[in-house]
Parts: sequence; C-alpha cells; structure tokens
Amino acid sequence: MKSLYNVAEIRSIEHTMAAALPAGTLMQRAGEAATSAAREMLAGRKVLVLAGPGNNGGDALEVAATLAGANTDLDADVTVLHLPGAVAPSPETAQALARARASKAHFVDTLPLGRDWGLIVDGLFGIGLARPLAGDMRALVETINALGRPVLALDVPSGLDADTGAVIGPDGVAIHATRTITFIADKPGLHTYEGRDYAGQVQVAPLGIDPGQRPPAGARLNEPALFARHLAPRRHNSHKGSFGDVAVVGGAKGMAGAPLLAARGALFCGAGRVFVAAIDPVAAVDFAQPEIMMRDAQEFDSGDGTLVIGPGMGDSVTAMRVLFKALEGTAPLVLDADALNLLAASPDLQGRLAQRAAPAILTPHPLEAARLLGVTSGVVQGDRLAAARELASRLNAVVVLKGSGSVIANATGAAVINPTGNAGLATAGSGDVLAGICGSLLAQGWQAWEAALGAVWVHGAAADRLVAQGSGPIGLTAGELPVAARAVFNALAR
Ligand SMILES: NC(=O)C1=CN([C@@H]2O[C@H](COP(=O)(O)OP(=O)(O)OC[C@H]3O[C@@H](n4cnc5c(N)ncnc54)[C@H](OP(=O)(O)O)[C@@H]3O)[C@@H](O)[C@H]2O)[C@@H](O)CC1
Ligand SMILES: [K+]
Repeated sequence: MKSLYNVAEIRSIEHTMAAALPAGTLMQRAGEAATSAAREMLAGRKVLVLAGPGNNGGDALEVAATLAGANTDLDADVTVLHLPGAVAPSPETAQALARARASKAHFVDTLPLGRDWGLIVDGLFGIGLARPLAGDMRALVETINALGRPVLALDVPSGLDADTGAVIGPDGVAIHATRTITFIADKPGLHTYEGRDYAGQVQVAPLGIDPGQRPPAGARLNEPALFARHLAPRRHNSHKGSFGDVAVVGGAKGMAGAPLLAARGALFCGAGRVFVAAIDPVAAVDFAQPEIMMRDAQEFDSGDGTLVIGPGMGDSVTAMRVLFKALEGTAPLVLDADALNLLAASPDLQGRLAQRAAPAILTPHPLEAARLLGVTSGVVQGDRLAAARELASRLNAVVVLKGSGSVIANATGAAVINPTGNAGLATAGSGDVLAGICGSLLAQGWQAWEAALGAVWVHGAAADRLVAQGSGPIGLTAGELPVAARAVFNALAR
C-alpha cells in the first residue's frame, strides 16, 4: 500500500522513532540515502549544496559531509551555501555542520557565479516551512530555478507545502526539483496540484522505519491493488446483458460531442449497452460509433441502468427536469459538468442527492467543486484533499476532484491521490470520457469507490500510453482516449 502521510502524522512518527534511536540517527540515515540519490544524479564534478536554518539544512550538511568526506571515492567539488537562522541549530544539525566543516567542502555566504553545477542539492526547507519565501531566500530560489541544472530536493522541494502541493504564497516561489527524496514516508503534497511539477521524480527513503510499524495514513496513492478485486477476466459464458447499461444524459444544442465522448468512454471500457439521451437530439445515429443508441432525454427511461448526467447538458429547464428525475430515481449516478453546476445552484437538489441510497460519483474540476462548496477555486486548490473530503461528506457521494493529481474521496473521509495521467488530459472532452468510464464500471457492478479509483487510474494511464506513443501531451485529443483506455483496461484485467 502506498501510504501518504501529512506533516502532523510524519512529526508523530518522527517523534516516536527519534525517542527509540540514538540522537542524530534519523538525520544520518537521511543524509546517507540522499547521498546515494545524489551520486546517481551527478552530471559533473561541481556540487552545490543549499543548507537552510533547520533540520532540512542538517540533512543537506550530512550530504555535503559525505560527498566531500575523507573516505569517498568521488572526486566531487562540493560548495555549501549555508544560511543559518537566528536561533541555534538542533544538536543533530550542529553535528552535521561540524562534519561538513571538517570535510573538503568549502562554505560560502552568497551564491557563487557560474552555472556549471553537476548537481544542486536543495536542503533549504522541508516540512518546517512556515511562511512564504521572501527577500534574499526568494531571490535565491528564483536564481536556482533559472539555472536549469539537475536538482535533488531533500524531503520536499523548498517552498512547497508537503500537505497540499501548493507553493506557499500568495505569489510564492519554490524549488523546481528534478527528483525529490522524501524521508520516513511519502507525502500528499508531492503528488497533487503543483506538487508533481515541483517534486519531479519522487523517491521514498523510509530511514529504517518499518512501514508495518507506522500508524495508518490519512491518504494514499492510487494503484490497481485498490480496485483489483473487480478486475476479473471475462467468462466465456457471458452476454452483453452481463455488463450493464449506461445512459449518458446531456448534449444541449451545440454540445452534442460531449455525451458522445462519454458514451465512447463507457463503451470502450466494457459496458454492455450504451445510450446517449440527448437534451436536444441532433442525430439518429453516431456514424463514427453506431453501437451507441441515440434517444431523446425527455422520453427516455433508463430503467435500472447507470446514468452519467451532465456532459454538454446546459442549464435549460429540460436539463433541470431530467436531473431532478434522476435524483428521484434509484439508478447509480455519475454527475459531471453542467449537472454539477445545476446542483451547486440548488440546495434542494443537494439535499436529495445526500439522501439517496444508490451510489453516486461526482467528477468536478476545481471550479465546479468551488461552486458546490461556495468558495473560490483558489480555496479548493489550496487544499484539494480537504475540499474533496468535504464535498464527499456533504453530498454523501464519491468525489473525483480532477486536476494534476486527481483526488478521490468518499463520505467516510478516505482520500486517494491518482498518480497516472499527464498534461495532455487538459483538453476539451477529456472529463467527459472520464465520466463515461466511471459509469461503465458502475454498470459492470463495481462498487462506487472502486469504480472511481479504477476509472481515474485507467483514464490517466490511457493518456500516459498515448504520450509514450508520441500522441501528446501537446495535441492529445479526448477522442483518442477511449481506445487507449480499452488497451489499459484489458492489460489490467489480464
Ligand atoms: N527531526 C528529525 O528527526 C528528522 C528531520 N528531518 C529533516 O528535518 C526537516 C524538518 O526540519 P525542521 O522542523 O527543522 O524544519 P525545516 O524544514 O528545516 O525548516 C525550519 C526552519 O526554517 C525556518 N523557516 C521556516 N519558514 C521560513 C521561511 N519562509 N523563510 C525563512 N525561514 C523559514 C524556521 O525558522 P523560524 O520559522 O523559527 O523563523 C526554521 O529555522 C524535514 O523536512 C527533514 O528534512 C530528517 O532529517 C529526518 C529526521
Ligand atoms: K528541501
């Protein structure tokens, strides 16, 4: 299980472990692990180590001491930019400083000229960052980022909030790392919002702490193991009725493509029968995908099939009526796009959704989530896990908060961050395909929680597959996702 621990949880583990080990052990282990990572990354002799005032700086000083130590086989030329604070360092940081001072590393007070660093080690701030970087510190981070050299961040890229993945601001700055080696356990902020861009490749160094001894984490990373119980190969003795019906309700005038994309997402991920129930019907058949059955939303009765409501649905009276009817019914629901906006405008509909017994998955992007919560999208993005949990609990649904590192949360407070996907998904129609895949898995009998986890995983992995084939991220189109999702899904089910 890929657990994600927030700062309070890490501090508690750290506290317990530090009491059980000789003083300084954890920092020495952090230094050793980071030194191995640094060696792997070296792209030249010259190493710049940035050591801040706290224990993150202590980790950096351990790295400097080892890279430039008497016993090393490396011929590294190590420069330490040490930025002590106003208060005395912790005993372990003081010890690391003494070791680094005794090594061949040379200490400087200001950033040396030149840009030919084979590696920059970022030990400015870790989980103790308490406010935005300002003044000289801000200028230093901006200069380092502009150098464009390989950067190894220790624990967390300096300036990034380890809990939320937000650069601490307003208008904050953070180190752009090539790789982040994070200590004791993985952290949510490295995987969502701005975290993926700033952390680069993430490596966890447990520092000898047995994962089995850690308390359960508040969040985790998505992985197929979390939905594997639904991934069975298909029986020979099956028919289309075995795999459920999905009806996509949407498609107001001028928006006919959105429900078709969702319908294709549902079809290519294995739903038995797929309908589009259009608000403003335009065509009797989709010639590109004639398997999809076209209906009029006002006359359509979905029976007990799964409904995906919202893609291109608009906010007409008809749309409102169809949504109301769906909430009155007992079908499993996926609510997306315009359905979420209609819901946001109606406390009555929100109350009805929260009272339903049948499963529901909501797939808001940050602005839709903000409307539902009555806050700004900045507030949602500032703490994506909290926003997704709050929505899930208020509306008694599984919530997929889309965006880099999509967050899946449920009403009991569980939260999972999805690691698949890339910038190519920031394209028109990509959310429609995701809603369709969610509906497809619900229709095939998956529990809502696992359907959301599986759909988000497959949707992201489909985009990763397309990028690996050269079809993105620039110019990746939503219409390519369903076929790629099918390949991913079949590989998983095998
Ligand atoms: N303890 C252990 O067992 C282990 C800990 N480990 C390592 O320790 C790290 C946590 O260390 P930490 O708690 O000392 O916090 P850290 O991130 O170094 O920063 C705090 C310092 O920064 C300062 N400061 C804050 N914000 C600022 C700003 N914007 N601008 C300027 N200054 C600012 C703040 O000062 P103050 O707020 O008091 O002014 C304080 O001096 C953790 O991430 C991991 O790397 C590992 O070795 C494993 C074992
Ligand atoms: K750091």
